[in-house]
Amino acid sequence: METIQITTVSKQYPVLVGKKAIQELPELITTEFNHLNKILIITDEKVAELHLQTVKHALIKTGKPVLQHVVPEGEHAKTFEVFYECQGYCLSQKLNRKSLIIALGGGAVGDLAGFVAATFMRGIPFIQIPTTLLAHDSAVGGKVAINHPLGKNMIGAFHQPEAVIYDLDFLLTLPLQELRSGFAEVIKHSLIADHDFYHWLKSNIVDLNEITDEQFLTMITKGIAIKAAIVEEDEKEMGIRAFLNFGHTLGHAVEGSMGYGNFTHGESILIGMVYALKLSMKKEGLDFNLEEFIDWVSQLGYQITIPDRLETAALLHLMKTDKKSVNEAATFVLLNQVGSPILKDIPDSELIDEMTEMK
Ligand SMILES: O=C(O)C(=O)C[C@@H](O)[C@H](O)[C@H](O)COP(=O)(O)O
Repeated sequence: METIQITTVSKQYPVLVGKKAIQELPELITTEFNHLNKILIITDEKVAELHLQTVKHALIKTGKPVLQHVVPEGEHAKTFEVFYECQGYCLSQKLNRKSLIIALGGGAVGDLAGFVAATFMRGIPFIQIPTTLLAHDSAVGGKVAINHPLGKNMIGAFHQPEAVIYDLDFLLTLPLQELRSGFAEVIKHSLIADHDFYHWLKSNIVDLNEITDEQFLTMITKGIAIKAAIVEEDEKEMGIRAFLNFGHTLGHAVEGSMGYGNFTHGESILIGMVYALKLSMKKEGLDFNLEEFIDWVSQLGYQITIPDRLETAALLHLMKTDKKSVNEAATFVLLNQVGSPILKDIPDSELIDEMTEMK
């Protein structure tokens, strides 16, 4: 079992990563949260089928009453309606400030349940139990949110979890498309922070169906350590935390415009990363073998072109209304070297030209 300690201004908490990590949950609750009166597990339909019983079984040892609330799968959970329904459930079941929420699922459930915890009675504690590779990113760092039709994650908060328990056995049931989604965030972490890790990934991960337990452990702990270092320095995204948005400016625009659920988060940000790499080569002189990168990710099954049916003008508008963009121009995370990101405003004309090339 690996333990990574996260220390932010607002909270210190452990991230436990390993096979059977879920068995650590009862002890964590009885030692740190023995005053709790109730535990609510928020999970989605699919994860409830696969892993809810395992988690409930582990919680028996705590002797605490355990409730469950099941929400729709994926980004369909991150709507105002589902959020409001969760708040109603918490009120009707008389949760209060001595209650704990557990987010059991992928990034979407973590974002939703975390936002419910951040806002219910002005904030109650929550624990993240990620069940996807993608959530190695989203479960750590305290960004919690729901979507608005006008933009992804536009309504949210910074609310750190009390702990993250990452049981690698939960990853065994992941479909290939989900693995692909999560692996894109692993690639992102390597590109923004660690040249050697990027080369390790490129030489070792050539088939997403063949990742060994040891490789999962390496890439998840490295990814989390990279994220932890950034979040510890800049919890509320006043500066360098925005680097974690590499590939997300176009990526979020593609994901939202395709209709949530049609194209996964990771598949969308992979397209956004190719775009940001091209811009980085043109504008920052990034020395990068893009052809080799494209061959590698295509072999892993990623699409690298912007879907034809998406209009350039609509994508441009979404990029300019991204949270990072505070001026007229769209703000991008670019690389001047692998492992060395910067923020840059890019004029519309250059963004349009590059999108046209990538169609
Ligand atoms: O934690 C962060 O900070 C990130 O930016 C992580 C992203 O990878 C995350 O997936 C998310 O999409 C954040 O986007 P944001 O636009 O809501 O900041």
